[in-house]
Amino acid sequence: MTDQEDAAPSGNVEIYLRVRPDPRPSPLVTLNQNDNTVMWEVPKLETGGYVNNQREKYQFGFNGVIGPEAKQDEVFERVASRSVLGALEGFNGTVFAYGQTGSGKTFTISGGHDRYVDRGIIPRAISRLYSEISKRHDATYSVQITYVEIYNDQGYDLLDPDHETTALEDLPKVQLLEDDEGNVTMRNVSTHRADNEEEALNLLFLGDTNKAITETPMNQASSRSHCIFTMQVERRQQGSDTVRRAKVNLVDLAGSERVHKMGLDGQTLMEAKHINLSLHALEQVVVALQEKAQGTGRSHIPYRNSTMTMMLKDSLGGNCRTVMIATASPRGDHLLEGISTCRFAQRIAMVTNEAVVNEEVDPALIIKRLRIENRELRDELRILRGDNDDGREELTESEMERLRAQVADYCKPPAANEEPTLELGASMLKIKAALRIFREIVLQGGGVVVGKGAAAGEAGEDGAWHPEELRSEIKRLSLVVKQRDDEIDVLVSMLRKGESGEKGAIKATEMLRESRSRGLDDGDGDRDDGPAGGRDRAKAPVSSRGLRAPAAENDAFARVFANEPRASREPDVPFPASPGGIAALVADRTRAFDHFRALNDRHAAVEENKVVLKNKFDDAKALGECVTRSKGEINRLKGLIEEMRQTRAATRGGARDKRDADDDEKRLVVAIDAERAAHRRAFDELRDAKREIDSLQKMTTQAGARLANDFERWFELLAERHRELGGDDSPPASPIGKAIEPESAADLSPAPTMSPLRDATNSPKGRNVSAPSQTGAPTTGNARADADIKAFYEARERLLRMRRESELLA
Ligand SMILES: Nc1ncnc2c1ncn2[C@@H]1O[C@H](COP(=O)(O)OP(=O)(O)OP(=O)(O)O)[C@@H](O)[C@H]1O
Repeated sequence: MTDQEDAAPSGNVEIYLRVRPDPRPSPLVTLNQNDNTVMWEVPKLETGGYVNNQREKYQFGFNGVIGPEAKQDEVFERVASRSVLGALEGFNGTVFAYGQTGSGKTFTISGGHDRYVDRGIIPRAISRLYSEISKRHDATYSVQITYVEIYNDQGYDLLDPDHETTALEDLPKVQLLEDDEGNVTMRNVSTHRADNEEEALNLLFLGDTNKAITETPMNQASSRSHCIFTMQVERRQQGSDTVRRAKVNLVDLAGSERVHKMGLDGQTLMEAKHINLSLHALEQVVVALQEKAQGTGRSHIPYRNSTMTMMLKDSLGGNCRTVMIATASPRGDHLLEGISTCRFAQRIAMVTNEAVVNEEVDPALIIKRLRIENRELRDELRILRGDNDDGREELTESEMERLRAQVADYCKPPAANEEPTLELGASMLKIKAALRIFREIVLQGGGVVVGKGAAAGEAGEDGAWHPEELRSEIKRLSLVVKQRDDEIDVLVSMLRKGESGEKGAIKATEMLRESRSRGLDDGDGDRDDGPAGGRDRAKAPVSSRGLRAPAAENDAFARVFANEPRASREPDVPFPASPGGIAALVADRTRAFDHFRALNDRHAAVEENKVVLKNKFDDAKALGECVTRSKGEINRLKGLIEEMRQTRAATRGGARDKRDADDDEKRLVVAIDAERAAHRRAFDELRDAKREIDSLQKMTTQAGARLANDFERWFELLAERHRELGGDDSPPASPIGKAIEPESAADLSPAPTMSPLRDATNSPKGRNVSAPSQTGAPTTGNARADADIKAFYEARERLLRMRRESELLA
């Protein structure tokens, strides 16, 4: 039987299904990515005591079905890029992930921590937003960021700059207010301006760090809270009185499983109930919206039933483009959760939103414009009346100086949100003098910059020639290119020396150790902030801009690691099999680190990032060379034009010579234009590459520091194990006889069945290991452990024999 639910969902809210990879996917889940459907088959329940082989089939349709093989960049492009770009036009956008615990919501929204390719929607949205802004010259944009966590129905500000955070209660509690028109605003939440990608990523990192620090030991395995990362974008167009404001919410909801399935108690039960309540409130909102749309239900939508639905009010049935990404696991024991997630998605797809451009007239801009108009009218009036300059015939020397400075300012590229103005008042003397100054500037430009359509030179976007602007732009670009070249050189040489990745990790270990021994307070960004002191939100936002982020970042690392729960005493990288092997590692940290990283997944991620980073450096270097080459070529062509002009001025040719010269010059101008376009392209690409390199480096540093931290914890456990085995600081003789040589390579490789062996050595029986058996393996008295130990020793013998044989052959 097929229970076919709406195969092609309609409505404004788009729904996508992402099924995560799994080593044992159930054959009962079938994805059809061509028609964007998924089919779940569930065995019918046994009835009447006999096995029923029939299956229920449930099929669901989506706007997109994304399979386990999909990479993060594809998911971002399909699911979120439209919402991000829409914000630049003034449309609100929300992307939220919904699904059971472990189905990949956090992986989709935030991404994996270690691998660059695993970056999720939030970091990619940040990159895309700033990359797009840098390409748009028609308007100026500003971006403000908030990051809120909702735990047990209470919102907390994850970007609070004012408190040392060790527990969630330390963070400011967010208050929600609703005005008469139903608009919800947040109180007691900090909003941070981020002028570039790096600053935005620093904020994201700070929020994620606070989130990690405040996780309770019980909820660490899965997120039991909802997180909303919001970017508010403001766009002001030059010459316009209006301003567009839009926000993008990127939401990671808590797991959607049901309490009764989880078998929880105590605090975890309370958390689960709150999650259920808020997800239930979400469902109620969706159902009410559905009924309202069909004209069959109540008109009241119960947004107020939970903090999460209040905060997402606009995204559900309001002014917003909303996308839901339903995440599911293809495992056989998760079929029912998958079906329930898909059912919810179908309901969400019925919700219709009405996204409109959020544009409003800015009174401040109107007042400013009217004031200027007024002044200009008054000036015109005075000129017309001849009521100016008090009968003087010349400006004084100091008036001329001031005027020169004014004109020079007027010719500079305007700052963000500024339109250049030249205030000359009603003085004909000043107007004429200003014209003379402009002429001087143009002539000082060597006759190259003379106007659009003229023989040679570079035109501004508006077709007018601004030599000062051009010169300062060239100077600025040269500086930027030089700076980039220097940075790239430094980074390439760092790579050559292998200082990123594991060496960086060792450095980070040192940094962490130092920071810990200083008592963690030392590196506090708050206190090192200088005059702003890091306590004043307006003056010192948490970002690299205010010198705060790097310190805050290191501090944050130290705090995360210092607070990281130590619940697990199981090493995630296996110890060497023998006490001798353990002792050898305890005595030599470098060797221990080599052993650790060789078997650690995170190391593989760092290595992978290093390769990507190296490729990006190569790309950036090639682009840098392209930019320099184009610049050189432009200068050469300009020089040719100049030469031609001088030759022409020195020799008087006939009309034909003049025509030929004009043609030559035109060809050179066309060549300059082409080269300028190439220069701009390469420059834009270089800037993007630089941005990617920055965030990749940050990620590699973070992964390196995490690796270092993992190693620290692992090393502590190793030392503990060593002590349990009766070892002291010097490597002890093997307590289990001659079977194991401490220096043997096999000692440093993981035992195939580590845990039984560890259980054996950990147990009282294990410590009183008896004499080696025939294979040289110790026995413990525990039949299962002894069998494992024996199997291990036999496998080890085989390996050693093979190695000896291959050495003999060699
Ligand atoms: N598409 C994927 N590709 C690779 N790994 C994934 C994918 N989806 C999830 N994972 C991995 O599965 C694990 C659980 O994923 P994640 O933490 O994103 O689940 P979640 O739905 O957010 O769970 P919770 O509700 O508990 O927060 C993580 O280790 C994550 O890296």
